[in-house]
Amino acid sequence: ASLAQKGPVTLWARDPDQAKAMQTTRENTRRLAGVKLPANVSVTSEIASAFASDTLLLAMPMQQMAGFLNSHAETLTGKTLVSCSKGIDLATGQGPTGLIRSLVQGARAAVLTGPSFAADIARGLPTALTLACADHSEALQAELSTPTLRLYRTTDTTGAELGGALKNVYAIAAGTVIGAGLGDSARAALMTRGFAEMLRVALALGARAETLSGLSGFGDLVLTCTSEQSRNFRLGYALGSGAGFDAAITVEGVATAKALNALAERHQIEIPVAAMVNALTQQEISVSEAMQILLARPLKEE
Ligand SMILES: NC(=O)C1=CN([C@@H]2O[C@H](COP(=O)(O)OP(=O)(O)OC[C@H]3O[C@@H](n4cnc5c(N)ncnc54)[C@H](OP(=O)(O)O)[C@@H]3O)[C@@H](O)[C@H]2O)C=CC1
Ligand SMILES: O=C(CO)COP(=O)(O)O
Repeated sequence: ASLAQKGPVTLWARDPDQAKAMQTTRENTRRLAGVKLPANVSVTSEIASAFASDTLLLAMPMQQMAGFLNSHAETLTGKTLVSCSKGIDLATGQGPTGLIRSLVQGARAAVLTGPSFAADIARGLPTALTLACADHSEALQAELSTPTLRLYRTTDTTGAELGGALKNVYAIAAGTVIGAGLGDSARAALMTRGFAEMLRVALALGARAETLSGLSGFGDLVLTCTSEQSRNFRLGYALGSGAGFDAAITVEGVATAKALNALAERHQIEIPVAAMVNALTQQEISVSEAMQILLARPLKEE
C-alpha cells in the first residue's frame, strides 16, 4: 500500500478466490480487516503477471518460505527478493537470505525489517525501516522508500534478520509479564536482558553490534514489547493471564524460540530468557516456574 504512492503495485495471493475477493472489495478481510487497498494495487493469483517485476517483496510466515521458494524457484531466478518475514527456518536454522541464496539460483537476497505494523504502513503513517542487502543497495533503497516510509540501508543481512526474528521471542516474554501482572519494571528488565541475549547470539553469528542497536533490532524490540498491536505480545499476554488465544493467528516467536534455542545450544551461548519462552510456549513449565527459575539464577556482572 505504501509503494502504491509511487506507482502501480501487483499483490499476489496464492488463493484465487481470495485474490478475486480482494480485487473486488479492495480489502483483505481475513488478514487486515478495515484497511482499504489503494486504487493502483491490483491483486492476482496469476504467477506470470505477479512475478513480472524484477523486485519482489516476500511477506509470508517464515516456516512457509522454504516451500514457497522451492515451488517457484525457476520463476524467481535472477530476481531481487526482498524478505519482509521475521523468523528462523526451523528445518535449516537459516534466515530468509540464507534460504533465498540456497534455494533460488542467481537471486539477489535482501531484507526489509524494523518497527512497523502492517496496518500502520497501509494507513500511510510515518515509518522507518532497515533495508539489508549484501551488495550495494542505494538503488533498491530509493526504489522502496516512499514519502511515508523511510529506509536506512546496511549490508549486514545477518544482523537485520536476526534482530527482526529474535525480538518476537522477547515480545512473548514481555506480554507474559504484563499479562501475569508482574509490572512494567519486570518488563523493562526482560527487554534489557533480552536485548543482551539478542546481541550475544547475533555477534556469535557474525552480525554487527550497530545493526542490533538500530531499527531492525532495538527499534523493533521496543515496538513489539510495548504494543498490544503485536501478536507476539498478545500471545504472551494470554499465557500470562491464562486467557485463550486463537491458534490461527501468525505468531512467529514460537517457532523462533525453538530455532533460537537450538542455535544457542550449537554455539554454546547462554539465553536464559529465550529458554524460558521456549519452555513456556511448548507448555513445559508454568509462568510462575519460569519467573522463579530466572530470579534464582546466580548473581553476576551486568
Ligand atoms: N503483520 C505485521 O505487522 C508484520 C509482519 N511481518 C512479518 O511478515 C511475515 C508474514 O506476516 P503477516 O503477513 O502478518 O501474516 P498473516 O498471517 O497475516 O498473513 C500471511 C500471508 O502469507 C500467506 N501465505 C501463507 N503461507 C503461504 C505459502 N505457503 N505460500 C504463499 N503465501 C502464503 C497467507 O495467505 P493466506 O491468506 O492464503 O493464508 C497470507 O497472505 C511474518 O514473518 C511477520 O513476522 C513483518 C512486519 C510487520
Ligand atoms: O514485526 C512486527 C512489528 O514490527 C509485527 O509484530 P507481530 O508479528 O508481533 O504482530
